[in-house]
Amino acid sequence: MDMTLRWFGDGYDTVSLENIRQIPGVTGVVSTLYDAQPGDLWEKEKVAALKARVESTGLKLLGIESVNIHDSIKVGTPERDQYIENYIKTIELLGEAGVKCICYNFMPVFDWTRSDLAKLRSDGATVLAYDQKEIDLIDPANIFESMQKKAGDTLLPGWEPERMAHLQELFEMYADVDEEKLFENLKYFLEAIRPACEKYEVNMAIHPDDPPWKVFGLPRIMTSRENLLRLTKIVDAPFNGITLCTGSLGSNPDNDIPDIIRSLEGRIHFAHVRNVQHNAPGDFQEAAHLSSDGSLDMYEIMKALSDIHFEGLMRPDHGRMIWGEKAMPGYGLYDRALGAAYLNGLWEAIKKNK
Ligand SMILES: O=C(O)[C@@H](O)[C@@H](O)[C@H](O)[C@H](O)CO
Ligand SMILES: [Fe+2]
Repeated sequence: MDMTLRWFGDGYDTVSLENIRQIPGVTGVVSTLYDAQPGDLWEKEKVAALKARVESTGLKLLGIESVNIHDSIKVGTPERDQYIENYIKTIELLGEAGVKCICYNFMPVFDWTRSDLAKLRSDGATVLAYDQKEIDLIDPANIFESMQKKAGDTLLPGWEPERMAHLQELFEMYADVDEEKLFENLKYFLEAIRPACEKYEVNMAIHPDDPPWKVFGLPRIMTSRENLLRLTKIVDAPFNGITLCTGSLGSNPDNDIPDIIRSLEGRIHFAHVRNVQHNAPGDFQEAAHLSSDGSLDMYEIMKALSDIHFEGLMRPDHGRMIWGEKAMPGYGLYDRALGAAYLNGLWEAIKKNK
């Protein structure tokens, strides 16, 4: 298992590679070309520059999070083939550069969604939070504005302003897309990229939907054990894998995370390990990684990953904002560093007591 941290790149991330390098047990980062738009063909030189920058600090570029998927591919419009062609070429140049894991998601229109990006806790820290009652009061046309206002001058992953400027059109694109259609389009995409992934040994790791249920009436499919298993079957090949995000799936208390992990042996290429606190149905908030700070049993989750001989990439996912840090919501240095150390501690104890 390689413990990593997500890094958004110079000029986008408030956290430096040099600081990440000093977190014990973190060997690399998962990063991205944060100015690339979904559907873009990535440039070889930019990938090489990113890799060189990361490696200049003694860290490794171990994965990309994310090469985002153009809405035409998710909706299944005729234009999708051009964007799939660009994706294939991007897979090839990443594979040639030695990057062997790509995280992506198939959520329509929005990436992860929250009603609050800085909910105050009794310990004075702030966290991301989601309350369906608040989301139901938001006009979807204004969700980007409200998210971005709370995010200050950081750019939220998956919420590209260029795309959000066409929100009405995006909603219209998905008007006839239901869960079945989304699965069909995902299968079409995976079949098309399979040769490149297998030739360049690049694993695809789809991220679950966050939260794992319909938002603003838009279908979501990466939501449960059943649907994740279905994903592994629609193109039944090892490259077609999963980013097992414990916080995304875990925000639905019906999802038994250790059981989901054990049902996906060999298909989890990337693990986002974070805790979440269930307040009520459809109402959750994020937490420190420590089990007792939230509702998930992080020991049982790490034990399940060890039991399936998980050897992929791992990262602490969203953390609290603590010690007065100012950073992209969920992506501060301090609480993710605490998370990485905690997860490595659990992993060491589990491995030594096998
Ligand atoms: O847990 C989460 O929601 C995050 O990890 C996402 O921002 C994730 O990185 C993206 O959806 C992946 O494409
Ligand atoms: Fe995640």
